[in-house]
Amino acid sequence: MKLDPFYLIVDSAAWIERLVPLGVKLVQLRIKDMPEAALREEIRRARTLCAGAGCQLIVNDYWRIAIDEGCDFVHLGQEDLADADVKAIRAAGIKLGISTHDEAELDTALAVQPDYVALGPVYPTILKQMKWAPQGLDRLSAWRQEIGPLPLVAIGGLTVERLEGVFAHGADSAAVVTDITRNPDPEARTRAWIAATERWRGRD
Ligand SMILES: Cc1ncc(COP(=O)(O)OP(=O)(O)O)c(N)n1
Ligand SMILES: Cc1nc(C(=O)O)sc1CCOP(=O)(O)O
Ligand SMILES: [Mg+2]
Repeated sequence: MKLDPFYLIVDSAAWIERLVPLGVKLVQLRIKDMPEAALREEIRRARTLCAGAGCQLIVNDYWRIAIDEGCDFVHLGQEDLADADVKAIRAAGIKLGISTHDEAELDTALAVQPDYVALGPVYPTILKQMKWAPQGLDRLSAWRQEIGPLPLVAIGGLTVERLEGVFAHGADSAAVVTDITRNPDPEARTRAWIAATERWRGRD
């Protein structure tokens, strides 16, 4: 399986409606603290929008709703994974990406045979408080060595200017939140990400 090199992460279907039509091919819906009925509605809307645009939707955290709503890709962190029924996720034909931050977490992730592994935070992030110091680019190279051909996602503090470095150190895809959603012109920044990742798109 290949991931698009530009992995957008947003917190609403409205962001998907706004940015995916610009040519985004991989998007994660990462919603925190929303009542279940509204959450289901957001996931359903995201699924419809992505299906219409030929964009791969990845649902963060809510694997049960992803199964119910017929989604085909989820992302789980280590705590999410500890509570998840991986057999049920797999039985539903859903692909699975897992967050990792250290060697022990990488072992845990690899044990469930994920469809990708994410390593973060590569650079400092302002999105959420993290207990890990920035990993740096050499850590990405180490993950590349350890996981072989499994897709590797870099996340945390990524910007257009930092893309060259993460791909040169073994990432297959670069995940981003604030460089786009907190940019004064998110549409222009999305176009800049699409253009800047073109070199790595469709590469073997
Ligand atoms: C691509 C990607 N990588 C890492 C994360 C973080 O997942 P997690 O550790 O479960 O934290 P939350 O995002 O749920 O706060 C991610 N969402 N996506
Ligand atoms: C949600 C998330 N998870 C991370 C991890 O390291 O697991 S870093 C991160 C935040 C990414 O946002 P930004 O692109 O704004 O830094
Ligand atoms: Mg999570």
